[in-house]
Formats: sequence, structure tokens, C-alpha cells
Amino acid sequence: MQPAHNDLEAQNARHHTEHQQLVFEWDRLNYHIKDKVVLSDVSGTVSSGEMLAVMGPSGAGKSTILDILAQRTRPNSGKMSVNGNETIDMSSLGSYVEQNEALLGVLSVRETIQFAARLSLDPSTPRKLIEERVSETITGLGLSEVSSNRIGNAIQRGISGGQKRRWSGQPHQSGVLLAIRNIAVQHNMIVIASIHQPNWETISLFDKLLLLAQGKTMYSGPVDRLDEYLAQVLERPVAMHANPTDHALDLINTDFFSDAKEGQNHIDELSSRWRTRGGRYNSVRTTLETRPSTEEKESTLDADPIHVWSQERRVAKQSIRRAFHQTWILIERNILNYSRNLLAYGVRLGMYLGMGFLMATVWVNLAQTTTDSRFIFTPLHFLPAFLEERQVFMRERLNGLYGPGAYVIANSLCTLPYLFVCAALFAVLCYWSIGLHPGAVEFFRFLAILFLAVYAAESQSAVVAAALPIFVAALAVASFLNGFWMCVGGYFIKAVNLPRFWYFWAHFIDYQTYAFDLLVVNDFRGLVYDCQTLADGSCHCDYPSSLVSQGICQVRGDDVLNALGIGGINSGLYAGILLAITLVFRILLYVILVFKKR
Ligand SMILES: Nc1ncnc2c1ncn2[C@@H]1O[C@H](COP(=O)(O)OP(=O)(O)OP(=O)(O)O)[C@@H](O)[C@H]1O
Repeated sequence: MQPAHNDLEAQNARHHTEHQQLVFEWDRLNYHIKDKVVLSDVSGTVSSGEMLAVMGPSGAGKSTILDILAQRTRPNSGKMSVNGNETIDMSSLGSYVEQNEALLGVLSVRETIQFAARLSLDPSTPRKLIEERVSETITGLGLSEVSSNRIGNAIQRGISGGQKRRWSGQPHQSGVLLAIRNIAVQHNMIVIASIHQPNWETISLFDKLLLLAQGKTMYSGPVDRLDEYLAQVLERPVAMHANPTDHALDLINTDFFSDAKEGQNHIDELSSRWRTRGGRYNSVRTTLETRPSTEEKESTLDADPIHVWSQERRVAKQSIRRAFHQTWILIERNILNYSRNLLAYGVRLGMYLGMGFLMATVWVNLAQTTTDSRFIFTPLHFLPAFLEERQVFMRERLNGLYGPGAYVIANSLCTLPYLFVCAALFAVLCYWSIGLHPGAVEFFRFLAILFLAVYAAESQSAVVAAALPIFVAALAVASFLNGFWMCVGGYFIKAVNLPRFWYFWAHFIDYQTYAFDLLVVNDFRGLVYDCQTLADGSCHCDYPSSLVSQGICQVRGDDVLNALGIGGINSGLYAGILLAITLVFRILLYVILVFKKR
């Protein structure tokens, strides 16, 4: 659904595709992982408007064959083609729906489908046409009544599990499948689904069946000829009123064989029967062997709408205009997501407010009596929301909707205003009650530094979660990094006293170093603090004071800064370095997402 450098041509091509008969074939696909044979010589075919069910016991290779057909996994050998054309980009032609489909819980059903349609269609597609498509899909899936309900997530309840499956197209119920079947027939689409233990009503909605066991083909052909195959070839006729697929699944299940070797022999025997006598059930045409020569192919290729469409979509994927368009749609979607997402921003805002309140009340007037002011940046609450967003990105990227560039730009931009609001509320709550520098310029500088530091911290968390998409693992690494940066940033030990090994590298790549130093300089420069007058009348300051020798029992802020070794820092340079570190995190995020496919 994604044309093109020439939009009109591309839409024509798409129109053709919808009304053209497609034949998707795969021939002798083999796949192994090390010595383990996962798929062995699996062939099959399915045409437009048809539904194919992939079935088999656990570990049969169902997920693997789907991954191969969707070009998410490369087979070790074998061929795949659409209308005889092997140079097909499946992500441009189809979509892949996984069992636990990642959706943004705070969007409504209609919004979710709308964004998916806008992301996949060409920028020039009229809004009216998109709305028509969206309405058709909602009606087709029987979701009209709940179309304005939210999908729901761990915190906010939304549509029911069954309705969610209907939207994501998980074929567990015959009602869902009937809806999918209607859409497939109406739009001349091919549907391939892995399905467990269907009843006869459900399986009869499928036209074809691919039955696998231990990676081998047990049957591949029309559903309504399965009982014939079982009776005539395997000599195991189906009992009257029994479900042929249940019978076939029982036959190929080796779980209850006492001996693994015996089970293996049983499957080998069934597989050999299929190889020798199954040909007439499997209607794989021989196009993969008798396809035209290269010259013939080239001359017919241009006229082939599949080829044209696929080419157009490939060009479209690279077009700058399309990239901008998609980035904009993602920004719109993020704004909706963040503004409604209690998990993503409600909790985080609450945390910043709580921290601000705590500092304001616990450390009240702290700065007037002592000369220590430190803030800790804990970006861990950012992880769950980022992981949800990342999952959605991975699915949409694998389906060819957009790339990591659009995602990272949209995420980086949309995070800014929300973090700014969090930082501003935090600053307003605690700045004056702690008794930080009373100047207005210093307040705004404080806010700017805090905002930059929080953004850097969140960017670091995004890098960690992008590389390690498991919540507890990301949490552990991000917590470790936070502790690490605190150690080398000069939080526990004055930076100048750090062991040289840590000081000369870790200290200077630590974003907290620059944030803390900037905050401390902002707070101390230009102020004078009272020191303690002891019982014997002598003056005690926490830091060496240039004023005590002049008979004044006070310490200048600049004396404190000199004692901390940061009296002479260039604030502009430090802010620049903080920005540069954040930029490096954002680039790293992009690079990780380019290479990480799941
Ligand atoms: N990355 C991998 N490393 C090792 N073995 C693997 C890997 N991926 C799959 N396999 C093996 O390949 C076989 C087929 O796996 P696949 O996930 O395709 O089966 P399945 O039919 O989808 O199973 P299930 O119904 O249980 O999900 C299994 O025996 C599995 O253990």
C-alpha cells in the first residue's frame, strides 16, 4: 500500500494489484540452525482471495515457515515467487501480524487503524479515501460499536481481549476468521495463518492447509481434500463426524511415542508417503522450474503490475517526502500517546512533582545554612513507556511502514515539551524553598540546565532499552549506569580526588559531570555564605575562605567553586558538551535500531 515517485502511476499499480490474481508459491524451502533441521523441502501455493492454514504440533516449524514467507528469515535453500516473479519485497506487499500484537493502548480502535493507514499509504492519498478504507476495515472486522473505545493497556482498561484479537487479526475464533475471510475475498488478498486446534467450522473457512511435523510436510493442499488424502494415501480414514484436521494432528503427533526413534520413523514414513504420492494434492505449479529466460523475464517484467507496484513501493520507501510525511504522522501519534498515556507521562510527571515536593520540604532553606546542593537524575521511570513504543516500532518497521530515522526523530522531538513541563514543575516547586540562588537569571539558567540534564538521562535510557528490550534487564543496566555516573561524576568523592583512571575518561564522558558542575556554578557564583562562629569565637567554614583572613566570618561562592575545582569552567562549553553527549545518545539510539531487528 505504499506507492511512489509518481503517485498516480503507483496508485494505478495498486488498483491493478487489488484486482489482479496473485499466485504466491514456495518451492522446496529448507532451513536449518546448526545441525538441527527446522524445515525440510516445504512447498506450497496460495492465490488471491484464498486463506491458508499452517498447522502442526509444537516445534513443527510453523513460526519458521511464516517468518520465511514474510522474508523475515532467509531459508538455506528453496525459492519463493509471486506470479512467477522471485524479486519480490514482501514487506512492500504484505503485513505480518504476531500473536501478541504490539499496539498503543491509549489510542482508540479507529485512531489505531487510521494511523496505520496513513503510515502505509502514499502522502498524496486523499483523506476521504483513507477514511473510507478505515471505515470499511472497522465494519469488516465487526468493530463498529467499539471503534471509539481505547485499545487499553496494563493501567487503562480498553476493549476486550477478543476484540483486541479481532483488530490484530489473531485467528482464534471463527467469527474473527469470517471477518478476515470477507476482507480477503473483497480485496483479493492472500491470508496465511498459523492456527492451533481449530474446530471444523473454523478450519473450513480456510481454502488450503499446510500440515507440518518436525519440519517436514505431512500435507499441503486443499482443506476439503484432506480426508481423501488421509483415507487413500495414508490409509487412515477419518471416522464419520470426526474433524479431519484433529484426526490428522493426532496422526502426526509423536509426543506419546515411548521411543523418540520410533516417533522419528513414524514421521519419516508419513513424509515419504507425502513425497511420493502427495503431488496431486499440492497444486504448486511448475513455474519455478519452467520460468522464462532472463531476457524473456526482463521484457515481461515492466508490464507486470506486481513488479511495478513492488518497485514503486521500494522507491517510495526511500523518498524524502515520504520520510517527512511519516515523521510528521509519528509526531502526531506520539503527541496523542504521550498526552493520554498515564503510564508514560502521568507517572513520570507525578514522580517529578513528588521529588520536587520532597526536596522543597526536606531540604527547606538548605542552601542558606550549608553549601551543598545536588540533584540526582533517575530516568528509569521512562523505560516501560519506551518499551511499549519500541515494540510498536519493531512491528511497523518489519511490515515496511517506516524506518528508524522517522521513529528516532519523532521520539526525540516529542519528548522535549513533556520533559520541559516536568523540569519546570520540579523547579518551581523546589527552587525557592531550598533557597537556591535568588536571581531570576539564575532560576531560568537552572531550569535550562535541569531540562538538558533530564533529556540526556532519558536519551541514555532510550539507548539502553533499545539495545535490551527486556524490562528487568534494561532496568538493571540503566540503574547501574546511573550509579556509575554518580560515582565518577564527583557525587560521592570530589571529582579532583577521583582515582586518575576514572577521572581521565569516565568523569569526562559523564553527562552528570557537566550537569552538576553547571548547576553548582549557577548556584554559588556571586553569592556569599555565613560560616559558623565557634564557642571559642573562631570562625569555621566548610571550605577555605578568602574572607576569614579579612576578619569576615563568611565564605564566597567562588571560594567554594575553587575548592571543588570548578571555579574556572566555561559554562557555554559545558552546556555544549552536555548537548553533544545527548546528541551522541540519540545517534546511538538510531544506530542500535538500524541493526536490531527485534
Ligand atoms: N533460534 C533457534 N535456535 C535453535 N532452535 C530453534 C530456533 N528457532 C527455532 N528452533 C527450533 O526449530 C523448531 C521449529 O520452531 P518453530 O518455532 O518454527 O515451531 P512452531 O511449530 O512454531 O512451534 P510452536 O507451535 O510451539 O510455537 C523447534 O524445534 C525449535 O526448537
